[in-house]
Amino acid sequence: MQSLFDDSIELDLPDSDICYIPRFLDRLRANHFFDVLKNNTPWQQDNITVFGKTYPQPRLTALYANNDKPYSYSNITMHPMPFTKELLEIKDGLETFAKVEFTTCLLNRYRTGSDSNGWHADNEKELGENPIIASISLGAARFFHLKHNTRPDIKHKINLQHGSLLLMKGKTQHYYKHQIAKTAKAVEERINLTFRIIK
Ligand SMILES: O=C(O)CCC(=O)C(=O)O
Ligand SMILES: [Fe+2]
Repeated sequence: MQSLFDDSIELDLPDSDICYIPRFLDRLRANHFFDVLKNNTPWQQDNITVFGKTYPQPRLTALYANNDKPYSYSNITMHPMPFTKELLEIKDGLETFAKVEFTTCLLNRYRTGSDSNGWHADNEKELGENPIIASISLGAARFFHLKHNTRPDIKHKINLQHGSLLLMKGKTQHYYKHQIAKTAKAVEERINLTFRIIK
């Protein structure tokens, strides 16, 4: 049987372990998850403090987990809600594919091209030494930029499409930062789900 995972792409970037599966979810399932998550998630917009200045985060977020472990980044501490049926369905598929068990999912909602996620690494200590991050994209495609911390010549961008999976693991977070930049183009909404392990 032909599997949609056949077109899994290993990124050829030194000091990283990143794999992109453009059609991880088929279009109908991706459409369904986008609609349900958009409408049924209690989206929040926290204030972040960077270099002593406080302003609203340029996107909406929500945190889910199968334990009560909070997740903290950029001076924000989020407390999780229990997983919904749809998130558990996606999580099951990811766990079969990635052969790990995720505890936590951070949702990001980018309402327009002005919403963004600045340069960062997912290297908070609660994620452990070599975090595995499984990132599902739904809705409008947005560019995901990667840059090496010490080799300015090494950078890459991927247009994360509806229903895709980006899997980052190994030493990736030690050597790279990533971002979703603002864009002046008219873009529709996008929802991103990053499944993580917080024990
Ligand atoms: O929206 C994305 O694709 C990236 C999200 C991300 O980097 C994060 O939540 O840590
Ligand atoms: Fe991230």
